Amino acid sequence: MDLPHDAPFGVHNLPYGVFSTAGDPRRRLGVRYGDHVLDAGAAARATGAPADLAELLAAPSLGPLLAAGRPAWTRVRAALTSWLTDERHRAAVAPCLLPLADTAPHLPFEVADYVDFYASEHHASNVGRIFRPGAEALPPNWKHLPIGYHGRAGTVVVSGTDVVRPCGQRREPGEQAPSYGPSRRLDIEAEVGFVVGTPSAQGDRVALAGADDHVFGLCLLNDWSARDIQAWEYVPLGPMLGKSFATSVSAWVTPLDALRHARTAPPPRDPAPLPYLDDRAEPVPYGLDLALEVRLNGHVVARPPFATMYWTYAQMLAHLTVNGASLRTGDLFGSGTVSGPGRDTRGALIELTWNGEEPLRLPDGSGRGFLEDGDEVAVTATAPGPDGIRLALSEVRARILPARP
Ligand SMILES: O=C(O)/C=C/C(=O)CC(=O)CC(=O)O
Ligand SMILES: [Ca+2]
Ligand SMILES: [Mg+2]
Repeated sequence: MDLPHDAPFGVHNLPYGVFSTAGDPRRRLGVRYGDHVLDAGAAARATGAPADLAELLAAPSLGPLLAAGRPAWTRVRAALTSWLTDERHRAAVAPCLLPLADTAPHLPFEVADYVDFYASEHHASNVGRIFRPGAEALPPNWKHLPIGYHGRAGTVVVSGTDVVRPCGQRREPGEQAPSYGPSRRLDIEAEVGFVVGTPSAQGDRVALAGADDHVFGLCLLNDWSARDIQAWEYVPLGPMLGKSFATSVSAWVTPLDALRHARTAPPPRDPAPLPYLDDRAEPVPYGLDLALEVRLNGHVVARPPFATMYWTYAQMLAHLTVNGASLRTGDLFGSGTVSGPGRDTRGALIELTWNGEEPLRLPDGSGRGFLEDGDEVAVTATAPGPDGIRLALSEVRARILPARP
C-alpha cells in the first residue's frame, strides 16, 4: 500500500498501539499507517523476522517492547520501515494491513505510575491568578523545579472512552459549607504524556542526557479536572479526587524517534536551574515543537504551542528520579497543561473562559464556561517531520456523560 511521501501518518511516523477487531477479539500490537493498522505480530511472521523481534511484536501490549530498551526500539522501527517500503516485503505484508475503521483501540500499555507536571509558565501564571488572587502568580519554587503530583494510574483510559461527570464535595464562593453532587466546573487539560520504557533501579538518578534511554515516546493526554472539587480539596496536599476520576490518552504512542525534526530549544530559563536540571550544555535540545489543537464539539477553541513549555521532558525525568525514586516500564508522566502566551493558545477552559466569567461562544450559539453533558473534546497535534512535511500525533477524544444518580 502506497502513501504519499507527506502523509501525516506515513512511513516517517509509525506510532504504536493495541487493537482488536470484531472478528478477532484478541489484543494485538499495531502500527498506524495512514488509515490502516499494520498487525505487527502478523507482519513479523509474514516477513520471517528474527525470533526476538517477532516475540516482542506478538505481545498483546506494548509492555515487552517498552521494556526491551532503545536498541530494540531502533531495530523494530527499522524493520517496520523496511516491511512497509521494501519491494521484497510488500506482498507478504499487504494482508497484515487492516482498515483503521475496522479496529477497536485499547490502552496501549499498562500504566505503571502516573505523574502530572505543571510545566507551562503561561498556564501556571493564569491558574495562579485565578486560584490565588492577590498572591504572586507563580509560587517561589516554580522556576527552580518542575512541580508535579502523583496521579491515579488506574483511571487512565484510551481515547474514545466516555468520561462520566464526577461527583464530589465542592464549595462555591459565598457558600459556608460544602455540598455533595455532580461537578459544576468540569474542565479539560490538553497535555503531552511521556511513556517510560526502560526502568531504572531504586537509588539511581537519571541525568538529562539519559532521558532518551528511558523515554520511549509520547501520546496526547487530557487530564480531566473538576475545578470545584479540586479547589475545595487540594490545600495543602495537592490534587486528589478533582483529577483522579479519569485521564484520557491517545490510542497511538508516537516514538521519540519519529520526532527528531521537532526538537527545539526550550525558552531561556531565568534564574538558571540547579546543575541537575541545567540543560544549557546539552548536545540535543529537549524542547519539542508540537502544535496542539483543542476542539470542543468539533469547533477549534485553542491552539496550544508545546514549544513554549518552560520545563522539558528530560528535566521532568531528571527531577522525578533525583531522590532515587525508580522508574518502571509503563510509567506515564504528563507535561502539564500546554498553554501559550495568547488567549486562544490556552489548553484549559478555566483559562480560556477565565474561570467561567468569559464564556466561549460556539457556532451553534451556545456558550461554555465549563463542559456540559454530551460535550465532546478532542486534542490533536502535528509536528515537523523530514523534508518540511508535518507528522500527526494521534488524537485524544472523549465525550462527557451525565453524573451517575
Ligand atoms: O495552580 C493550581 O492551583 C492548579 C493547577 C492545576 O490544576 C494544573 C495541573 O493539574 C497541572 C497542569 O496540568 O499544568
Ligand atoms: Ca494536569
Ligand atoms: Mg485527570
